Amino acid sequence: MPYKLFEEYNLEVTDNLKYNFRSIIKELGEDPEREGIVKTPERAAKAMQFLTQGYEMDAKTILEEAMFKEGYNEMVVVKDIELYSLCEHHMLPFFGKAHIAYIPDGQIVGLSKLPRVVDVFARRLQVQERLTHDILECLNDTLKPKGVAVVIEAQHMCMMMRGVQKQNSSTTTSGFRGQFEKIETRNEFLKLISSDLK
Ligand SMILES: Nc1nc2c(ncn2[C@@H]2O[C@H](COP(=O)(O)OP(=O)(O)OP(=O)(O)O)[C@@H](O)[C@H]2O)c(=O)[nH]1
Ligand SMILES: [Zn+2]
Repeated sequence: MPYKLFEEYNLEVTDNLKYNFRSIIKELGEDPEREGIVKTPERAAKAMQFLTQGYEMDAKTILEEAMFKEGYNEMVVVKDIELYSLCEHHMLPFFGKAHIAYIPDGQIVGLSKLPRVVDVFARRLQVQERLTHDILECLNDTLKPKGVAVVIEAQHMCMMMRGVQKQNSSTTTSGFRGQFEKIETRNEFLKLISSDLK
């Protein structure tokens, strides 16, 4: 099951989070007993567990469940994978797109598993750089391809809603292994995804 069902929320964690969210709501100057808010601590507790469920998932296993022997040895690109993560400094969302490519070395992976791996690492407290690196290293170590590339373009709510309050800046991070360290291969990948990069 890729996402937790209602029944799967850990009761003890939900209760602890509920208690703490109630205090937060009160400290912020709201009445936690107000009709519209009385269930908010529980809703927030579940929302935060959903958004951080990646800690309990194993990306390597997800990939290994759908790896197939195949002689195809050209570049495979999956682009425009939407992602939602939480910045570890402010616990505010950052969101954007991931573009992934790999060059198989005897085995391919089910395409849907690439976005699943993105979610496993995105659904935690993260920085964009480590998110990029986590995805890259997981694919490299598990699939053992001839090369792998990850580009992430994201916007950070902590830079939009507060702090410097810049609405139009976006951050691009990238990582390359194996054949993508060669400039021609890297350029071919960047060209294939370029319509999505500003
Ligand atoms: N490198 C990196 N920085 C991030 C990411 N998400 C948020 N940040 C930054 O983390 C930094 C934390 O800096 P601090 O000075 O400790 O926090 P702050 O006073 O709230 O900073 P401001 O956002 O500038 O108000 C900020 O510059 C954020 O923009 C990320 O994914 N990668
Ligand atoms: Zn932040």
